[in-house]
Amino acid sequence: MKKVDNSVSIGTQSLEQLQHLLRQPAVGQVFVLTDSNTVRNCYPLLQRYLPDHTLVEIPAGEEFKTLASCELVWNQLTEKAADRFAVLVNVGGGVVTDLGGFCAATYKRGIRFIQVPTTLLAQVDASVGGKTGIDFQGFKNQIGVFQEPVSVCIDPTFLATLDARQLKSGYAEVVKHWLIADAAAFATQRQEGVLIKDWSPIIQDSVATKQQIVEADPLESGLRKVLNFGHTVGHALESYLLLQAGREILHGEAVAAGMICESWLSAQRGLLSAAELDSIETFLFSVFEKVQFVTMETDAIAELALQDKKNSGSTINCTLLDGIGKALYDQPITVTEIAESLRYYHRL
Ligand SMILES: NC(=O)c1ccc[n+]([C@@H]2O[C@H](COP(=O)([O-])OP(=O)(O)OC[C@H]3O[C@@H](n4cnc5c(N)ncnc54)[C@H](O)[C@@H]3O)[C@@H](O)[C@H]2O)c1
Ligand SMILES: O=C(O)C(=O)C[C@@H](O)[C@H](O)[C@H](O)COP(=O)(O)O
Ligand SMILES: [Zn+2]
Repeated sequence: MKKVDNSVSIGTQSLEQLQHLLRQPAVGQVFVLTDSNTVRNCYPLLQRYLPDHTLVEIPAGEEFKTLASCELVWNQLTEKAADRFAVLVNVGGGVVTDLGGFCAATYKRGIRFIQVPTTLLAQVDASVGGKTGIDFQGFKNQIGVFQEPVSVCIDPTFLATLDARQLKSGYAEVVKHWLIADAAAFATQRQEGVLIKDWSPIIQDSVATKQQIVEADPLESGLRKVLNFGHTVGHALESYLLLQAGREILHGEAVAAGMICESWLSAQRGLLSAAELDSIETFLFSVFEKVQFVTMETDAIAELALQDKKNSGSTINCTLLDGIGKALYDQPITVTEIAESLRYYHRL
């Protein structure tokens, strides 16, 4: 198994680590942020490790990863006169860890925060690496800052209450880590699919892969962009469907579709063989349902990639695969090519 650095603790002992951290003399008031699901499913498992604290709750779901939810958090911190010794503990999926991290990083120009991720997606990806933020005007993570938490405490026990659809969504980011950095894992571990009983080794390997890349390029000026494989098209799809009531999809579902489109673009450029493209598609379609849209929508979806954070001016810089297990960042692609890749996906 790959090694993770000690800012991240994985396993049932991670909540004891949380308790230890919160007992340090420099810790002032403690605030615990949950959403309306994790307050029921996760907070009770955590309570005995927590000192006196203020509980803050936001509504669950991507549609609440907004400035209004931040205001709710900042209001509570302000009403309780939280000072710079306060610590915010974010208990939830990627929405809570992204939004809570952003609120903490900006309140009084920054208080410390600890991530307690409770979805597979947040345990293998969102809680690690210091990207925090919220959606704005329908665009994903449009407002945010890079800020590392004090610690990430990952207890896979939380996954027991997660439904299969959410589990699969997180699995998409695991597969992304294999496709960009670990061909051997893609070849062997995919046999198990999502029927895995013990997620700990998968979480550990994913976190280690991500940490290694983030350590080399924490602010995403170069190499870190490989972690965005599948997201140029994925975020465009997710943003497009997020604004249409009843058609919203989960982040991992969008990324899975995006990885197929971006693998096709890689194959179009001769970077991926037809056999490799086929193995990626076959595997992803064995786990994920096809995302539904009509061909008439492809241009409008593709246009949204013009807001991608990896772009320079009007050039869309995509991450493509250079064979399975290796990625190339800053590969210029056009809106037309993105629309073509969506039409390819639609035909599959
Ligand atoms: N910062 C990063 O590097 C990074 C990486 C990947 C994704 N993200 C972001 O993460 C978000 C997606 O995260 P997510 O998939 O965790 O979504 P989420 O936070 O919306 O959680 C999914 C659902 O599961 C519920 N839930 C959470 N833990 C649970 C548990 N243990 N049992 C039962 N229900 C539980 C939540 O209340 C929610 O309804 C997106 O906004 C995405 O942009 C960020
Ligand atoms: O950590 C990263 O870097 C990633 O790109 C991980 C992604 O899985 C994640 O969805 C991230 O939030 C996307 O960031 P963005 O900069 O494209 O908004
Ligand atoms: Zn992602």
